[in-house]
Amino acid sequence: MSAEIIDGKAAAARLRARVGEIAAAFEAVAGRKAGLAVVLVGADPASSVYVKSKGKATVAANMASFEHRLPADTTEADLLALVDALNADPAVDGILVQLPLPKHIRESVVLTRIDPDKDVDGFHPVNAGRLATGLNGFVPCTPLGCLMLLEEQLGDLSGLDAVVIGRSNIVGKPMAALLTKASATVTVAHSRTKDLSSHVARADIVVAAVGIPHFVKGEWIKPGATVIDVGINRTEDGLTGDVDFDGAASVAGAITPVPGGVGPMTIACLLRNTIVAAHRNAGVQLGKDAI
Ligand SMILES: NC(=O)C1=CN([C@@H]2O[C@H](COP(=O)(O)OP(=O)(O)OC[C@H]3O[C@@H](n4cnc5c(N)ncnc54)[C@H](OP(=O)(O)O)[C@@H]3O)[C@@H](O)[C@H]2O)C=CC1
Ligand SMILES: Nc1nc(=O)c2c([nH]1)NC[C@@H]1CN(c3ccc(C(=O)N[C@@H](CCC(=O)O)C(=O)O)cc3)C=[N+]21
Repeated sequence: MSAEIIDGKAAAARLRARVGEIAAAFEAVAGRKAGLAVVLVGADPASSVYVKSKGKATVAANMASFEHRLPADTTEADLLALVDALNADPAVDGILVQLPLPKHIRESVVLTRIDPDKDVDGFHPVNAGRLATGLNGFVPCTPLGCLMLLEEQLGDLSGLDAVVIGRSNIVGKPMAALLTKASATVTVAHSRTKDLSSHVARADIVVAAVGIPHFVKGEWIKPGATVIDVGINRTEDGLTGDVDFDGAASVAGAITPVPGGVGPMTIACLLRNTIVAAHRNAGVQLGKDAI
């Protein structure tokens, strides 16, 4: 093993502490806490755990957490009514509807109902459009966390060759947009990509967001490259990423582990987006580089 292990847990703890300080200052000025509402439909065990840990992290960062747990047979109309109520609630700065939703509810209808200025997940098409066109908006937490880890590791990314494997709306596409904005040269690979390994072999930065355990092989990686493993796969051997960690760690310059890499940054970035939303919604100034 030669690669440096990127400590996402430590980076996330630093970001959460910084958000906590800013949230305390916000409360003193605004006379209320910044608030995050998290909505869970159904009782999927993994989702339940995430929602609980988001709530704990929110309170630990001096913000108010509003948890809404709805039964699995909740109708789309009832969920939309809750989103409308949260959109109208001045104590709520950020709204997160935990995915996946039960099959009888259309995700795109629900996500599009969230007020874009409370959309701390950055999933609303308005925020996707803002990111694509360089306007201020909310960036999805997972790719934002990946970018923060990359910039902390490498500094300026301009001119670096990056391959993003995966083109989902919540990870791959916004990741590619962020890397493009950071002046990397970006290739987006997906299930129809021909000769994926040849693309990966050229990359200084590899972001794997595929959803297949150990999918990216160590032999594909360019020596010294930085590897960001977004994958969260629950297997018989426990939680594993989308990268063959042992193989990649013997050639990469730096790599994120799973667990302890991108996952903790996702939650820290959610808190970051929420405190930014609170300042905007309350009309309180936040320094440009405050966070
Ligand atoms: N750490 C965190 O905070 C988070 C982790 N995740 C994890 O990240 C991973 C990706 O999530 P998500 O983006 O939502 O997943 P999706 O299933 O939405 O997207 C997967 C992408 O991988 C591509 N893909 C599938 N098979 C191949 C293949 N054989 N070769 C190349 N590309 C392929 C798909 O291509 P195509 O478009 O052609 O189908 C698709 O674009 C999952 O493991 C998920 O659990 C997700 C969110 C947050
Ligand atoms: N509206 C919405 N927004 C999301 O951001 C969202 C979602 N729905 N649905 C599910 C995915 C997944 N996701 C993760 C968050 C944290 C960890 C995380 O903290 N992982 C820990 C391990 C936790 C464990 O042991 O399970 C780690 O990687 O170290 C993982 C995955 C957010 N998602």
